[in-house]
Amino acid sequence: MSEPVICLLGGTFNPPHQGHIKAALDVAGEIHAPSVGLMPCRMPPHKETDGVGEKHRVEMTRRATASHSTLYTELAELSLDEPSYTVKTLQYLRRNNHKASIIFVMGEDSWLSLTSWFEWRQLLDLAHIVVMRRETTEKKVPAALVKIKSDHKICDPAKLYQQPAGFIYFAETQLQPISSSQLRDALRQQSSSRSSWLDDWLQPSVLHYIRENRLYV
Ligand SMILES: Nc1ncnc2c1ncn2[C@@H]1O[C@H](COP(=O)(O)OP(=O)(O)OP(=O)(O)O)[C@@H](O)[C@H]1O
Ligand SMILES: O=C(O)c1ccc[n+]([C@@H]2O[C@H](COP(=O)([O-])O)[C@@H](O)[C@H]2O)c1
Repeated sequence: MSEPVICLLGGTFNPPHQGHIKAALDVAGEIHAPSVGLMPCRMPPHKETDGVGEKHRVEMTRRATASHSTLYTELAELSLDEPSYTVKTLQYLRRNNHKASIIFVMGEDSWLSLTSWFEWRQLLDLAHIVVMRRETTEKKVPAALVKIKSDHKICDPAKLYQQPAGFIYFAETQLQPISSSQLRDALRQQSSSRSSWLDDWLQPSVLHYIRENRLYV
């Protein structure tokens, strides 16, 4: 019998946008993951949340994933300590899933910041990493990252299911030119000229929730 697979896209999701959704769906298709969990962090280690607490970010993520059968909202980090260090989350998941392939998905901006993550060298002992394409202004790649890339990179995603952890796969996901910060800025401006752009990038139920709760005003 094949081992279980846990595939997660961790994020602040403040708010979750179609860039997250489309990229996660692309990844699922490309690596043949049965599902991808969008996992809102309780408190991001390197970001402010502008006072938007986990309750709102989780509810928006639930709404953003609701209409996609391949996606779900993973609540594992809500019961863990703050800040939400990924190594701690993966240790927690690994305790109950010894043999599962655990796949942690991230955008290229997160990948390029990896050497600043808490105990980052342990990440590949606990999970595989799958990197999604994303435009980033960061041009410098730390030498330590170049090294782990050359030691762990695979070109065939089927390998992600042959061992529980330890590989890095660069997915050919379509670029999604959007960020939560751009959306927060646009929502604050409340400009009517941006309303169709907001509709393009935010699901109606998420936008409705933002308005109802007067978030990002
Ligand atoms: N447009 C996108 N394309 C690909 N990956 C993305 C995109 N937006 C976010 N991600 C990835 O999803 C994960 C969670 O991102 P996050 O919730 O912080 O959104 P964000 O848009 O980067 O937020 P912010 O603008 O507030 O920094 C990160 O690994 C990030 O790299
Ligand atoms: O563990 C860390 O030090 C760490 C540092 C930055 C980000 N992360 C995780 O990376 C994911 C994306 O984070 P963010 O800040 O881009 O929303 C989310 O799951 C964070 O908990 C983790």
